Amino acid sequence: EEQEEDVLRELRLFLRNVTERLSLDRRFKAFTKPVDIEEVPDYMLVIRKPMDLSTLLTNIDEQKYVTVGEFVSDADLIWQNALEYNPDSDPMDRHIRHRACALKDTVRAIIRDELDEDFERVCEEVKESR
Ligand SMILES: O=C(C1CCC1)N1C[C@@H]2C[C@H]3C[C@@H](O)[C@@H](O)[C@]2(C1)O3
Repeated sequence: EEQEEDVLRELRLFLRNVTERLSLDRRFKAFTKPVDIEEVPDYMLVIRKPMDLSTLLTNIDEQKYVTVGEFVSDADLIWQNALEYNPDSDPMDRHIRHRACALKDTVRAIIRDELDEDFERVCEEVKESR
């Protein structure tokens, strides 16, 4: 339906705006591109579902997300993977985990402050109707 496509178009605009703002934040630079498998050969053995901000943007454009909830689930993989792969007490790991926690809190704060509950409910209705 045309109205459904209008809702999904507005969803993609919102999700692109959120993702681009995260990508511009200097704290989140390490999350902007996939972990380099040349640099980290065992990464795929440890992390089953890699995710990063550029891949989120590609997914949005490929119309993978019909609700904000689906987007947040993938966005959460970014910081969850970082906490899982970088658990040690050394300063590098602690620095990465601090940024991972900042990413988690920032995503939640943006959604809380900027997502209209009624809009997300309409997206859920579209999803159930498919
Ligand atoms: O988990 C990550 C990224 C940081 C957030 C996502 N990496 C795993 C490697 C361990 C650590 C140091 C470098 O070896 C660098 O390659 C990585 C990249 O950081």
